[in-house]
Amino acid sequence: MKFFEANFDGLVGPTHNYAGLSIGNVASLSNAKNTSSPRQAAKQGLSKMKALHDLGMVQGVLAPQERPDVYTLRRLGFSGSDAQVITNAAKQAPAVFKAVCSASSMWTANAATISPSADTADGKIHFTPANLTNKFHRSLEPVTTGNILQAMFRNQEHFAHHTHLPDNDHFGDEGAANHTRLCSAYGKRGVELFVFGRYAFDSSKPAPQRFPARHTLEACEAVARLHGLSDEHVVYMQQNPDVIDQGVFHNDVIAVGNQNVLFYHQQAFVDSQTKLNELQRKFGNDTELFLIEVKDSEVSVAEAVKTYLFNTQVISLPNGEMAIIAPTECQESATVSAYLNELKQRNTPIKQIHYYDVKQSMRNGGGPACLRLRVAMSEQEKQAVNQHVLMNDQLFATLNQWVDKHYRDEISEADLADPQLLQESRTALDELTQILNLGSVYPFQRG
Ligand SMILES: NCCC[C@H](NC(=O)CCC(=O)O)C(=O)O
Repeated sequence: MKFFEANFDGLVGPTHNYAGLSIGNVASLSNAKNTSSPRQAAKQGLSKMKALHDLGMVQGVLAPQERPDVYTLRRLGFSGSDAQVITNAAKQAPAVFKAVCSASSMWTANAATISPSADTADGKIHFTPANLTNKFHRSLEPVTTGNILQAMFRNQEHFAHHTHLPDNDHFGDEGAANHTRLCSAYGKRGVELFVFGRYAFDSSKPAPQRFPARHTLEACEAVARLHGLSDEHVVYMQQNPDVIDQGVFHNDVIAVGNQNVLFYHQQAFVDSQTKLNELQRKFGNDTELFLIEVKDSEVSVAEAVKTYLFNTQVISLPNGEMAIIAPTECQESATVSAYLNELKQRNTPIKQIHYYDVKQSMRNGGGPACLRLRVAMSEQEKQAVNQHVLMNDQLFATLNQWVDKHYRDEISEADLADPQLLQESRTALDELTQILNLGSVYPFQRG
């Protein structure tokens, strides 16, 4: 049977803005208060999806969320009509208000952790939405994310959905941004590599000093249990706390893997050699495992954070070669583009580099890899997916028209307080659920 990896990219929502909400995420903080362009952002994302589709990849779309989140504002004591809730919150609690306006669900690498059927005890694909507890604006996502994933992967014979982990920093879970699956082929049992930032119940262990570690070991272990993974095929690695303090807020800012390739920075992990030996042992020797380590002397951590060299997608093309999907920031850096040009000449599976402009997302700290959720699947499992969410020429055209019809060209901080923006968003999302055949996934549709 044919197996492959599908990428489900987050469609940028109509309220895309720069609010400086993510301490520890350098780009988010440095672009705070800049004017954003939701229309351009959505189109940049759609172009990347179409480009991967045109490269012969299976590409899907993950719908954005309803914002501003007036339900959360009501829980926080604002009342009256939706317009009054928005106006009062914007005036009385501007910081809270900005957070409930974020379009952060676009970074679907944080939507959930996925284990494909070859790895799980019951032979189903398992989904656990990430609770994203560390950032208030992101902690609003998991319930609707779960609704959307269930509407995309409905078939219970093939897909198993779990509730997100308990909403507490002890079980802080950032999803697939901290999860990499290595395998000899997509349909073969793989090794699932879970990366965490800190130990929740042991303060004697290393932890960052300056910026938060969002994800805990205990969250990783819980997801591995829920998904029915075997210990012999799981590796837990701690992220180097020093790099978290340098702005590496997720592992996918410093490492990325695909099949038998792990591409990572020398400083990415604690106890790197021992853990990589464990990874090699669990991976086995039937297929060569390429551990491509980038040295400090080749690319510094600061340059990696600036260019998002590791927030690239490493994909397996239909011809068997691997390609790196990189943001144009990598091309603009003399050091990083020289490194990548040299890498494709080496004896590794990576043979192509493609650059795409996702600047609207990059300004909030989200590169190509942040924008996608990977699901390895078989042809049969693909048939069980809601076919309306899969990219093709028609859907690309329809979604571009939908963006043109509903999205604003620009959003500044003051625009967020316009109650009309909520109406525009709801109208857009209602239409989108019809295009993608999702049913009623949003609170405003559920009454
Ligand atoms: N995987 C990339 C995630 C980026 C995301 N940025 C944000 O939420 C920034 C939003 C803002 O500042 O407006 C985050 O930090 O979780």
